[in-house]
Amino acid sequence: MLLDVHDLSCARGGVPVLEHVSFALAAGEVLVLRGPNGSGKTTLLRTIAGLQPPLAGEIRAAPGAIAYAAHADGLKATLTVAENLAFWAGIYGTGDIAGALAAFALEGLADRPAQNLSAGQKRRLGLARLLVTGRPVWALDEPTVSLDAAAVEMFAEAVRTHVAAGGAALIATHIELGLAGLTLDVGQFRASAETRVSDFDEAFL
Ligand SMILES: Nc1ncnc2c1ncn2[C@@H]1O[C@H](COP(=O)(O)OP(=O)(O)OP(=O)(O)O)[C@@H](O)[C@H]1O
Repeated sequence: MLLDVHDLSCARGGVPVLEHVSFALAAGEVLVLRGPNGSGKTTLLRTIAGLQPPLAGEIRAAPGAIAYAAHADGLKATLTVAENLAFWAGIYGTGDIAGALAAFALEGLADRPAQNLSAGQKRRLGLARLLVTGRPVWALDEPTVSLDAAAVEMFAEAVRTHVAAGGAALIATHIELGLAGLTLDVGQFRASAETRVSDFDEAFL
């Protein structure tokens, strides 16, 4: 298993959101997280990504296995598209950015500062960053926001290529991505208590 989540409970703002979540993700698998607004998909992904501690339960994954892409693209505004990817490739110790540029049709934008990209182009660059992490488990929160139909398909193809190469993906989304895989509705894990149980301060995460 690349990721094994066992009896996990997690909170947001100290208030329990989900409890007793268990699932596993093996190489080659895609798991789509579903659930209405506010049901806890982001909270679950943040906990799995290590941005906040679980209330209970276990998350088993190899150290450095998970690449997390949040709502924000996390781009360096004054660096160009190519410089952004090279920066992250350097952080993660991978080399080649050409494959990432090609996967999201960014070659023609390689020399443009990230701050001058459109919203969808920024999102494509944020997703291209996943390819230079070299990490096997992608944990993605609403990855297709701002993407047009062609870019959604680019993204889906990048996920297919990633899992075909032995990776795995956990994706919170409200849209149909056309990916073969399983679906997990987080609504079934809604926490029974809604009173504050933790003082963990997530303000700066
Ligand atoms: N910073 C925060 N502090 C306190 N509560 C929060 C915070 N962020 C989110 N929440 C609450 O936590 C609950 C779960 O939110 P979460 O973002 O995990 O849901 P979601 O399923 O990802 O929703 P969406 O589909 O709208 O993205 C919601 O009730 C939300 O209002």
